[in-house]
Amino acid sequence: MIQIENVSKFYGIYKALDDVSLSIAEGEFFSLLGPSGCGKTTLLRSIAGFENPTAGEIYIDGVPSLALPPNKRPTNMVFQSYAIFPHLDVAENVAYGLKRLKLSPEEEKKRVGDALDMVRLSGLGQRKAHELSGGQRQRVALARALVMRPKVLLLDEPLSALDKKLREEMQVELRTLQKAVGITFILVTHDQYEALALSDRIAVMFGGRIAQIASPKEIYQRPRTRKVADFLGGMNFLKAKVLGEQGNAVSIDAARFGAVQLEKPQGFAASSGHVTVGIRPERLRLLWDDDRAPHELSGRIENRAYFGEVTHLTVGIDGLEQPLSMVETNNFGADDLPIGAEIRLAYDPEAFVLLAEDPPVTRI
Ligand SMILES: Nc1ncnc2c1ncn2[C@@H]1O[C@H](COP(=O)(O)OP(=O)(O)OP(=O)(O)O)[C@@H](O)[C@H]1O
Repeated sequence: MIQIENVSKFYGIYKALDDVSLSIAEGEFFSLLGPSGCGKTTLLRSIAGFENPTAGEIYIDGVPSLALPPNKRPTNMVFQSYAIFPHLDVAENVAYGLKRLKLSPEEEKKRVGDALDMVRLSGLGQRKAHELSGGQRQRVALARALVMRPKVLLLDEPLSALDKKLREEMQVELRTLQKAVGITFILVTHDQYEALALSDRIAVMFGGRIAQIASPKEIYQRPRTRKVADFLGGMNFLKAKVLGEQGNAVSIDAARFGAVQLEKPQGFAASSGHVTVGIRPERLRLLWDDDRAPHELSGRIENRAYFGEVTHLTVGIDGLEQPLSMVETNNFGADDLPIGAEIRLAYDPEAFVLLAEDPPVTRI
C-alpha cells in the first residue's frame, strides 16, 4: 500500500530524514517509533503531503505521490490536538470534510452515522465539542478522518493528550477499530508500549534513519542494536568475549554467565573479539528456598523499587562490572526482600541477544 524509496529531507543543511526506505502492506497497523526529533513526524507528513522530501519517492497504492497535494492522496490524518471545530456539533464536525464531495443529504447522513458507529459515538451527534470528554473528542477526530474512507489513516501521536487510563482504553479501541475497518494505519509515537501493543510491525527510528523494522515481539526480543534494545525497554548489557563462530552462530564468554551460543544478527562483525550482549530484566528469575535451575547465579540485592504489580530489583553479582536489573511480579514476596539480602537467580542462556554496533549519527 505504501512504498517509501530512498526518501531524504533536508531543512537547510539539517538532515531530518536520511535515505529512508520501507514498505507497508494493505491493512497493516504500522508504527513509527523513536525519540523526539528522530524524524518520525516528518516521514508521516511526507506520506500525507504536508511535507516535501528533498529526494526519493513515495508510492501510495502504486501511485508515485510526491507531486500530489494532500487532498489528491488516498490518505487522511488524525492530529495530536483534536482539531475539531468548537462551534459545530459532533455530526457537523464529522460531516465537514464530506461537503466537497457533494453527496446527497441521505448519503452524507449515512456516512456520518456509520463513522459515529465505528467510534462508538452514535447518539452523541448533537453534542458540542465542550460537552465531550477528551476521549470522546479524540473519537470525533477519528470519525472525521474515517468518514472520508481513506485507504491509509495517518495518526500523529493521537493519544498523547489523554491521561494514562484513558490512553490505555483508547489504545485497545484503536486496535479493535483498525481490525474492523481493515484500513492501513500508520501511527507515530514515542511510547514504546503503545507501539508494542498496537502494531503489526514497528519501525524504530534514530537520527533520521530506520534502525530496525520488525514485529513487536521480534523487535523487543531480538533488537538488532544496543540503542533499539534500550529504547524498547530495560536491558542488561554485558561485554562478552567471542570464543568462535560457526555459520550463523557465535559462541561467547559472557563473564559470570559462562559460555553461551547465540544467533548472529544481520550485519554482525566481531571485529575486536569483544561484543555486547543483552538480557531483559524479566528473563532473570528469583529462586526461592529449594528451587533449582540449570543456570543459576548468586547475588545481593542492592536496590529495590516497588511498582504495585511488580518490583524492580538491582542485584550485585561478584565478577560482573554492572549490577543486574530484574523485574519480579509481587506474588512471592520480592517486594519484601531487604536491601543486602543474598539471593539466587535463574537465567536462560537463550534469552541473551547479540547486539550489533549502532551506526554513528552523522546528521549535520
Ligand atoms: N520546518 C522545520 N525547519 C527546520 N527543522 C525542522 C522543521 N521541522 C522539523 N525539523 C527538525 O527535523 C527533525 C525531525 O523532526 P520531526 O518533527 O520529524 O521529529 P519527531 O521524531 O516527530 O519528533 P517529536 O516526537 O518531537 O515530534 C527535528 O530535529 C526537528 O527539529
